[in-house]
Amino acid sequence: MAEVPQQIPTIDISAWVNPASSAADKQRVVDEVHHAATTYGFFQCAGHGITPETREQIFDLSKRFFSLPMEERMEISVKKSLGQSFRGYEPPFLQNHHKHLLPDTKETFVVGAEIPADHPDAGTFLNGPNLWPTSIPEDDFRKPLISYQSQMVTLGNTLLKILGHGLPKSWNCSPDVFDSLAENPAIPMRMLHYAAQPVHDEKQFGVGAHTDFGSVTILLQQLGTKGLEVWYPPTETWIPVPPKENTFVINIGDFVDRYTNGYYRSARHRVITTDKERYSVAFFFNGNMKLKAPVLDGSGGEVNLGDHIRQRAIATYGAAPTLIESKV
Ligand SMILES: O=C(O)CCC(=O)C(=O)O
Ligand SMILES: [Fe+2]
Repeated sequence: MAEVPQQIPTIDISAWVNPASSAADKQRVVDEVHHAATTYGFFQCAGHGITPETREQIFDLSKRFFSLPMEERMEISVKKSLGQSFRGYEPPFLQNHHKHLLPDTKETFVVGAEIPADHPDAGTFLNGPNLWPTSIPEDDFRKPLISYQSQMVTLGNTLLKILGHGLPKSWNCSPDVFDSLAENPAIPMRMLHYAAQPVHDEKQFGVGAHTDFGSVTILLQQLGTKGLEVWYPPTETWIPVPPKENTFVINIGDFVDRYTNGYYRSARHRVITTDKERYSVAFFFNGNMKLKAPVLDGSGGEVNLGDHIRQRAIATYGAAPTLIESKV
């Protein structure tokens, strides 16, 4: 039996981004990310270039949003977003990953790429204008969030480049193979708030066990909280993924898992409830929803990102009476 890992690896990617780094230092980053992505599907990422002030600010914004009166949050409910764009506030107990569990306790504010209402794609799945709370000035909320979003896109691109360089040479694909996936990507970002759950119910999770749908997820966790755990199949154990100063949790999503025929692992994870409230921000770099491409190892078959994401969303929201069910 394999040894039970106590934690997932921490990888400093700064050598990859620094133009002055040696080829050997860059290769070390590729190797470490390759090991984490093939073994755990998860790692803690340091050296990403996003400042501690930005990280703090995002939590301040999140706390400000979730402190708005429920009535005001519901004014920008996801149900009011254009067509299937899926933006705005989602109250707790909406998403259910397993029929035998209660729905997730999390509440969410979803921000995506800004697609104006008169854009030809507006209202199609995940495309459309964001919804913003009217009582918080734009400079204090919308602008810093959009700035954070663009930093997340840059980091997502960097991670896909590193992952592209880590693919087996025998596949004969270019290290830039993920460039078309990264083009014009769907990028739903979920600001998450988990209320304290003083009474433990074994059927209740912050987020029930699931895999992420897209390509790469970049998660910011509030320091001093706990809850996130990742499943490690060789030992059949849940590894806790505690928040770490100045790191983001990175995980591979289902699409990259399928695209690489399981080479990079999309690992199951969950958020357990605790008696303390918790904030986190999950940035889902889903990718180019129009991408259709052959599976990279040449084993045959094709992947279609848009179809894949839509099916996964229906599967997990289908149990609750939500817009996905009514609009798709
Ligand atoms: O809040 C977290 O730590 C993780 C959330 C998550 O896994 C998700 O939203 O997909
Ligand atoms: Fe997740």
